[in-house]
Amino acid sequence: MIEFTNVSKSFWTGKSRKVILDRATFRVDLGKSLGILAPNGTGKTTIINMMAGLEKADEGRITRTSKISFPLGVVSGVNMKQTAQENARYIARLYGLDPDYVESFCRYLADIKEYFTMPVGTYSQGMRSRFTFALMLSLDFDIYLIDEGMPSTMDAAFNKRAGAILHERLTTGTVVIVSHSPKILETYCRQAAVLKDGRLHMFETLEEAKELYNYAN
Ligand SMILES: Nc1ncnc2c1ncn2[C@@H]1O[C@H](COP(=O)(O)OP(=O)(O)OP(=O)(O)O)[C@@H](O)[C@H]1O
Repeated sequence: MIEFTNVSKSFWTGKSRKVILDRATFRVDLGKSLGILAPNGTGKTTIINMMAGLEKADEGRITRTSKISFPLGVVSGVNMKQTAQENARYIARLYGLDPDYVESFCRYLADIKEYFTMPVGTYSQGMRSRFTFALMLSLDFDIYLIDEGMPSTMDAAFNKRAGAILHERLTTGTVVIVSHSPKILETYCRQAAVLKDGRLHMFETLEEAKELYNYAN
């Protein structure tokens, strides 16, 4: 479960204050995947980062009681000086999982051959994203945080392998997706919200959320 209670967040731009959340209260329960609709530049990444624990609220309380992913597609917690093997084993221990399992899962899925035992800093961008994506899928979270749709790599074989596992994780787990486009939310979200003027308006269905979103934008 993720719960925001009277959470406020804003940024000072040097000229004015950009309000992202204004005393927002809402919760995401396990089994009730949530899509948040918000236009670009209004705070989607900031909210996802707050859910992930990467960004603090200015005021209010954020309660997180489940195993919550880092935002999907984000290279987070990976040490560039260490090899994929070292990173996989380290992160497995951090999450209380079997390092042998996480290592072999990542080896299979990322399929970066001998680079698996070379420092991540030497990888191409595609290799790096295949590895971090594989790592994330190996961790089996309760709640997956997705910033603006699915990450895509150019490697068709990887997308095919990872896509099937991702789909399985997202349909059995709980997902929070923030997006400017209702289309992206359709596949996985049971309920939807609209971010407007710092408030999160929750709806039971995506259809209802779309009405407010289309009306407001
Ligand atoms: N550290 C910061 N300092 C100042 N302003 C910031 C900071 N981080 C974000 N912002 C501003 O807050 C607003 C929301 O940013 P955020 O990245 O969360 O929005 P977004 O909806 O994800 O944007 P996009 O759709 O363009 O990716 C933007 O106007 C951004 O410039």
